[in-house]
Amino acid sequence: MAVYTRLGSEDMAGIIAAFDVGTLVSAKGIAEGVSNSNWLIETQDTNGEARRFILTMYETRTDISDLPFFLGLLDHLAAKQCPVPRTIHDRDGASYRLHEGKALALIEFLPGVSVSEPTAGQARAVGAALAQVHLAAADFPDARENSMGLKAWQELLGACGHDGLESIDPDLARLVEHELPLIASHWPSNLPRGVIHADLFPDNVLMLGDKVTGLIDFYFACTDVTAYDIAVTHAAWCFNADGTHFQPELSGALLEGYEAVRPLLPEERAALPILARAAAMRFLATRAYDLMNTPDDALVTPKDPMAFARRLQFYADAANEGIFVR
Ligand SMILES: Nc1ncnc2c1ncn2[C@@H]1O[C@H](COP(=O)(O)OP(=O)(O)OP(=O)(O)O)[C@@H](O)[C@H]1O
Ligand SMILES: N[C@@H](CCO)C(=O)O
Repeated sequence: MAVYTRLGSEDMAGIIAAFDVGTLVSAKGIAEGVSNSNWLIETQDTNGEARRFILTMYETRTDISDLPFFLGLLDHLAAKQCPVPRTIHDRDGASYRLHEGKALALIEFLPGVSVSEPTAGQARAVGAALAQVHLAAADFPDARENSMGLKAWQELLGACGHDGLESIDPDLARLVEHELPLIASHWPSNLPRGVIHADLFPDNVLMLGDKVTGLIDFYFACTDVTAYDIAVTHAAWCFNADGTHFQPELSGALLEGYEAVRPLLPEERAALPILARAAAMRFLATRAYDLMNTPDDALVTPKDPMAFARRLQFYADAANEGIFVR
């Protein structure tokens, strides 16, 4: 379920008429995604050609003041041949519009599907695409603070509380209370920073075979430690879904793909073990908070924090075993 707002056909036709994309043929709500409402839009242009777009309506989780950063970043990366969708500007040149108080953007439709059991070839391609984004974003002029950084995890996990974490799993509070201060005190301050995606999970990558056709959902993109983005992607791609099995061949391929485009500095490589623990903590924190704060009758099913607690435990156990050495 990810259509939170009902748009009648007249509303939809009016919205699409604000863009120079032809006339509306169909609009279908997209089930995937949890944050925003998305529709697959088909239009017919003046030559009779069919065209496809994604219409996104930003719901409460996305701050409208961040949209110029997110949408400007897509245009910047697309102009540098990164596999990201362009934004379609309206007839007045704006990258987003307001409809009854909510922001809307029309985005290029990209082909491809999200993989659920990646192969090494796919992990390699994703690593390369991530490095391409990091290089291409180097001269993006805007910056955005990471709203999901260490301070946010501390607040979210603090709000869950010791007993709350124990109610999720008897060992979870102990793990968090051991790891969180350790991550805070070892967070590297000397590494290259830049624009990062910060949420490059398989469901945010469209692929055709081994080719990355689209990196999407840049709504956590921000300015932070570049290598942290590799750690996030590593945590998201290199385990089975519930985090019980690390997949070394995916890990090796992801790093190899990344370094074929942007070789890591020795200090970035050295920081990967702690950054991986941080990445696992980030998703553990938001998932634990959401699990404890989502009403039972909510339309979305909360994701399992333990899938990332297991990754965190794995990274903590593996800290000195060189899993990031290729
Ligand atoms: N540019 C695009 N081209 C093709 N399909 C897209 C595009 N953007 C989004 N989609 C489709 O829409 C779905 C939802 O998009 P997205 O992940 O951005 O939603 P969201 O609710 O913002 O995300 P999340 O659940 O990660 O918070 C994707 O899974 C994908 O199927
Ligand atoms: N990728 C996040 C959801 C927020 O985008 C998760 O799996 O917890």
